[in-house]
Amino acid sequence: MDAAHTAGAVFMADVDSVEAGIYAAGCGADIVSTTLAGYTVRDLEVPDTPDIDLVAALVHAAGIPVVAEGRYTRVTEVERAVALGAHAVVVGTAISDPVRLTARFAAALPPRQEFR
Ligand SMILES: CC(=O)N[C@H](C=O)[C@@H](O)[C@H](O)[C@H](O)COP(=O)(O)O
Repeated sequence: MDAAHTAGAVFMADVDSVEAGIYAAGCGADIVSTTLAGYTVRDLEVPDTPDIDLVAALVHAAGIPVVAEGRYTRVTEVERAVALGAHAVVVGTAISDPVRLTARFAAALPPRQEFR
């Protein structure tokens, strides 16, 4: 990692907990991201919403820039993460998956009615 740093590389650690973020920072990571939050506990369903509490905890504990990542779908979630100190927010599926994008709009419509 030292050699890569010297050559100009930047390391971002994908973590699922504040403990993992602190550990990654201690190992020399330059940035920590909440990418894995919600995906690592066996038999637990992945939540629908982002782990914004983890962003806040990492901002206080990790001592390196924190990227908020994973299940950000609403502007208000992005605003909250930034207000809590996130350095950046990754919005993936919400803007890159046309099926889910369409489903969100379709869900806002009343049940389809026959017109004949
Ligand atoms: C768990 C994992 O490895 N997630 C991957 C990370 O590289 C990607 O599949 C996600 O799309 C990315 O994290 C952004 O999240 P979201 O697509 O929910 O906005």
